[in-house]
Amino acid sequence: MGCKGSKSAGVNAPFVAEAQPAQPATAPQKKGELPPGTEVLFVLGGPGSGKGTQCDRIVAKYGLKHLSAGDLLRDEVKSKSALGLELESIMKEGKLVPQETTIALLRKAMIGSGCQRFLVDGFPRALDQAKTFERTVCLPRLVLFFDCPLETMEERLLSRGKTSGRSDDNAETIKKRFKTFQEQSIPVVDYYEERGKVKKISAVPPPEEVFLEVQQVLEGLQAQQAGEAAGAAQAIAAENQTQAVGAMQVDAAPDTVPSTRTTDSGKRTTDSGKRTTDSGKQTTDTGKRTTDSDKRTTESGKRITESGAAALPADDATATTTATAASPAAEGTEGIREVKQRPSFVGIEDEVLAAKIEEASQAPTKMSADGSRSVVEMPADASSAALPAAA
Ligand SMILES: Nc1ncnc2c1ncn2[C@@H]1O[C@H](COP(=O)(O)OP(=O)(O)O)[C@@H](O)[C@H]1O
Ligand SMILES: Nc1ccn([C@@H]2O[C@H](COP(=O)(O)OP(=O)(O)O)[C@@H](O)[C@H]2O)c(=O)n1
Repeated sequence: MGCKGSKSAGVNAPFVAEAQPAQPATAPQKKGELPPGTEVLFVLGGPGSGKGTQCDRIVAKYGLKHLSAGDLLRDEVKSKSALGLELESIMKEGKLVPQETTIALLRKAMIGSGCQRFLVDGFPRALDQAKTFERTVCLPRLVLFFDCPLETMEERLLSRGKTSGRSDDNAETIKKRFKTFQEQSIPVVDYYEERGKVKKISAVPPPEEVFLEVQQVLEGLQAQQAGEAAGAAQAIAAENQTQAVGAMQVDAAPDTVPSTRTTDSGKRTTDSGKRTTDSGKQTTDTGKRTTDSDKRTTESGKRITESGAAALPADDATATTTATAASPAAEGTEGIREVKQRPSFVGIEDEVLAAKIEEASQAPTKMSADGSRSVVEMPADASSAALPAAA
């Protein structure tokens, strides 16, 4: 389900809301770039735990764009490109495809969808994937983890293998996939658990029961977002009021200004003291100040909404930059507040890697032989350099 041409959900649309289809980006998207405020929910779980099954239900109920890392990789295999052949041999071995390739495919699909809110399924499967995605795309809003015993997953995969046509749904490859899952993917769950982002759901009950749990989690997220939005609106309103009262007090101030006139900083009192010698100028200054204040409030509100990062828990501080938005009108402490900004390529250590991913994710598409699908052409260095020799 795509976003292009869909009706917009509005700037303040929550990350999850009952809506179909997946909602388009609400802020202008520059060509070849992700829209501002891009948000993702990661869906993790062992092979065969039921990620895809639950994603289908989530997509049917909530307006999110579903991207399965495994499906994107299999599409590439089906294209029979040189890259596809290399991917196939890695997947048959139950190993992980190098992160540059997977992230480039995801990023390209995200940009091309025109959507802003994504359900990313089967990714990240290793710590390096998680950290690079955070640096080059965005932080996840939440991580859903479908918890399932290996024996149950094995039964499901063997059963799926009867009809899936997947070259990795066989007993031998399943064992290797489980090893990869335990050694490389479980640390990702631990990483996000330490950051308070993981919602663990038992994947053992039948799909409809598992989905009841999923809905509870997503509705909890919805409620949390509503609370955050209300809190942000309240903070803005309170700030507005402070500014308005400050402006009124300046307007109403007698020619001699008592030292206790306002709670404002000494600087503003000094300013006002200067103004009392010229009350006409004072009115003008005050009028201007009120306008500045209104403008600032709008800007602050926009910043909070657009970044989507104001709602991030404090533990995200390591991965976000904190900007101090000082009021142009009131330079006292009441005019200062902190706004978290989501980094895009900010503070990136491995710029070469980021450049590779960006380049690969913006590579031109071409139609496959049957004319039905588009194919990513990876730049030579991003594919061959990234991929180990076929096992
Ligand atoms: N809760 C469940 N109970 C029983 N079978 C399930 C459940 N969820 C998924 N399945 C089945 O298990 C297999 C693997 O599910 P799938 O969603 O493809 O897993 P994943 O995407 O995690 O590999 C599929 O055949 C699916 O129909
Ligand atoms: N982030 C990812 C996701 C999948 N993959 C590869 O794609 C295969 C299939 O992944 P999948 O998510 O479609 O399937 P499940 O193993 O979860 O059923 C994995 O076994 C990996 O070989 C990867 O390398 N990196």
